Amino acid sequence: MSTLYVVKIGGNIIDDEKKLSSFLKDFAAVKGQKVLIHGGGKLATKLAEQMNVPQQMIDGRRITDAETLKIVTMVYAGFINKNVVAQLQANNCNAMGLTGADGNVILAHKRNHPTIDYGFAGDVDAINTSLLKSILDQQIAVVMAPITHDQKGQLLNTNADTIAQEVATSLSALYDVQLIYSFEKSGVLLDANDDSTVIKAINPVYYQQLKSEQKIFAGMIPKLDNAFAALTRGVKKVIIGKAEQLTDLITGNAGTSIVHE
Ligand SMILES: Nc1ncnc2c1ncn2[C@@H]1O[C@H](COP(=O)(O)OP(=O)(O)O)[C@@H](O)[C@H]1O
Ligand SMILES: CC(=O)N[C@@H](CCC(=O)OP(=O)(O)O)C(=O)O
Repeated sequence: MSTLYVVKIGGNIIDDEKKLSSFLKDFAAVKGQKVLIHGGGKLATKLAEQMNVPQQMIDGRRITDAETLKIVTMVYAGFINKNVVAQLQANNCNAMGLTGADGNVILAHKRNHPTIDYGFAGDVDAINTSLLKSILDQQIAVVMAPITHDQKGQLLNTNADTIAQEVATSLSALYDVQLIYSFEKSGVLLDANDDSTVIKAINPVYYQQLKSEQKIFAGMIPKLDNAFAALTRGVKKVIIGKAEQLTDLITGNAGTSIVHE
């Protein structure tokens, strides 16, 4: 099987023009088939607040009311997705930007929770792997926005770390998938405020320990839950690390490796 790189890029990089442009140059240079999943939560929050639409996150998930859904669709599926695609084209990397509704690529359902109403937040049901493969086989990189749909006309907002995991997992039947979560820090850190404290490898037992000591918290929890899920569900390699070090993350020379044992 050939290798497929599934790379997630976090919201703090998306929001930094210089870092984003440098990251996209590196991503464009990655040889072989590749998928880029972007977030953009930071920009969506900023815009919503400017529009006086209050925002609330629970366990790394945005409570998505009707107004917020309009904003996140405009921000993720519109501005960010198309800007990323255009910049990849400028770096001689042919790319196609999609939401889950395009080509029925990601089917989801409205999140059903016994006590919390997440609004129009979606949980993934199915990925159209054959369509993704047919695009990738034409040497076109796929750029996914974190917007899905329920096939009844309803768009849904889905956490981008989860989309990366679901896309990586489903394509692991067809490719040797390497999943890379890239963001603004050097990896999973022993001290979240000290970039020199990168943990080289983390297994489920160590993860539980660091979580109970509150050394791992907030957005890093869903990221690691997704990272372990990907590994369990067939993804060959999962790395978390700094967006500026994409090449080193791919070669295993930087970041945190997620391991079974
Ligand atoms: N041990 C840790 N190491 C690194 N980051 C951590 C850790 N614990 C919590 N975090 C927080 O997790 C955040 C990353 O999660 P999130 O903001 O969801 O990522 P993304 O930018 O990919 O959307 C970091 O900005 C950091 O504040
Ligand atoms: C339902 C839900 O939480 N969706 C996320 C999608 C964007 C995202 O995940 O962006 P980052 O990767 O930049 O955090 C949100 O709206 O924040």
